Amino acid sequence: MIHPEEAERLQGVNLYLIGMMASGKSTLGVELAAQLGFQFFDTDVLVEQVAGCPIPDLFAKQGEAYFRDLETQVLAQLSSYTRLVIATGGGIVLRPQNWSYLHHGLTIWLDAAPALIWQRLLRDPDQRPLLQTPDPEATLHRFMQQRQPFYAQADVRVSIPSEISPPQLAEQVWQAIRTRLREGIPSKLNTC
Ligand SMILES: Nc1ncnc2c1ncn2[C@@H]1O[C@H](COP(=O)(O)OP(=O)(O)OP(=O)(O)O)[C@@H](O)[C@H]1O
Ligand SMILES: O=C(O)C1=C[C@@H](O)[C@@H](O)[C@H](O)C1
Ligand SMILES: [Mg+2]
Repeated sequence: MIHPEEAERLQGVNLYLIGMMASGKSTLGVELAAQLGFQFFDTDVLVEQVAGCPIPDLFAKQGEAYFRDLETQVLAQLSSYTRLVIATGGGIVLRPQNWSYLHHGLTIWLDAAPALIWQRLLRDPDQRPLLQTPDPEATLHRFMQQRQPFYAQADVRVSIPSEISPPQLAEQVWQAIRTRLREGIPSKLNTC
């Protein structure tokens, strides 16, 4: 568990969880927010609330560009608050404009192994509209390659080679954040 005094090291700066679909952002986000005493938000859930329909329907009816516009609007609004843990959609890193919001906080890349992601997606095949292709595994690998340089812009990277419980992952992520804070991120945190 993260001690409340430890959490104050963040000075209220938001944590943005980024990474591929099914890397575990939404699952970890709930755990991390509870331990830090921060509020949790999920951009995918907020987009669904704004649109009034599930993401697969939104993609089918309005197209990806419309979804991306709503995603940017939701991210912009969240970024004006503090003390949040935010699980983002897997493709949020693609728009340069989104980085102007992500850079308000600390970005954490959940770098889950491709095999782990694929196993998880097999359990839940209909939820990811971008993988409704003749060869979804090949599509997934292509996305991973294309997006890797964008995820790599994160302040903190946590490798996830195999299944790990959310509390254990939260501990690992917190240690990685502490290490990064010790190195100093002056533009985001007061140093005096
Ligand atoms: N640490 C974990 N231990 C066990 N199962 C997990 C863990 N993290 C995620 N999962 C499972 O993997 C699946 C995907 O997780 P999750 O929805 O958190 O990923 P995500 O990164 O938010 O994906 P998306 O980008 O599509 O929103 C879910 O079925 C979830 O229950
Ligand atoms: O990887 C992606 O581009 C996506 C991931 C999901 O979280 C959703 O945001 C949506 O299905 C698109
Ligand atoms: Mg999610």
